[in-house]
Amino acid sequence: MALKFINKPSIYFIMGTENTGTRHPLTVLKEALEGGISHFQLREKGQFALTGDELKQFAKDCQQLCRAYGVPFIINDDVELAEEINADGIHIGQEDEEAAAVRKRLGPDKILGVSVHSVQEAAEAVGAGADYVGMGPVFPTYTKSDAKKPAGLVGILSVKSTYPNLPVIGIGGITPENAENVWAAGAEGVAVISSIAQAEDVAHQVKLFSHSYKKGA
Ligand SMILES: Cc1ncsc1CCOP(=O)(O)O
Ligand SMILES: C=C1C=NC(C(F)(F)F)=NC1=N
Ligand SMILES: [Mg+2]
Repeated sequence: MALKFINKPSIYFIMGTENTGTRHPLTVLKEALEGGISHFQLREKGQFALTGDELKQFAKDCQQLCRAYGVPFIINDDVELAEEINADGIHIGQEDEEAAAVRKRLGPDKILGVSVHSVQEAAEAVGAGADYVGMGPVFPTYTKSDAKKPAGLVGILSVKSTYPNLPVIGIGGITPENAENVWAAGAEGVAVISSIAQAEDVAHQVKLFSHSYKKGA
């Protein structure tokens, strides 16, 4: 089911229960799927993050929705949960479990994404068998409190020029207005949390991201 590689243009929605304000997260996810997101990542963080059986049930509910739309369901950080519910993939950061060890645990058919901030880290991710790398924050973001300073587009440009075949996902402060810069830098996808999760009309907002990708960008 999972599309092993990230096909351009990927609208990669990322969300946790803390990102949808007063709206129910599953309603927001359903609307984002209706709008045509190509990938979904469950990233459950923050003071009131779900844990244990509640998190497992919520993850299963998200997974079920994604399956109905044929969209890969990826879990952030939590390798145990990803294995337990047979998610389509996992996304890990530099401070999480070693990418090579995670790839070994998941096997070759799951999607493995790694956050990187340099060509060196991208090289390590490639060596570990990553299917894509996330680079950011590209623009200022208020969603991740400990985000590094905006790397701008230079990070994407440098990784794409060194590893033209490695799918790169830009992340951090991306909106339909600035997304075309991310495409122009060569990214295969844009990862978005608040611009979609907090939109008035979620499905419409996703469509705006798709329109921001002009053929041949
Ligand atoms: C998880 C993460 N990693 C770098 S920036 C960021 C947050 C992106 O959230 P938003 O799309 O709301 O800026
Ligand atoms: C910190 C992150 C960086 N990049 C990505 C992705 F968009 F999936 F590549 N996800 C994250 N959680
Ligand atoms: Mg992490």
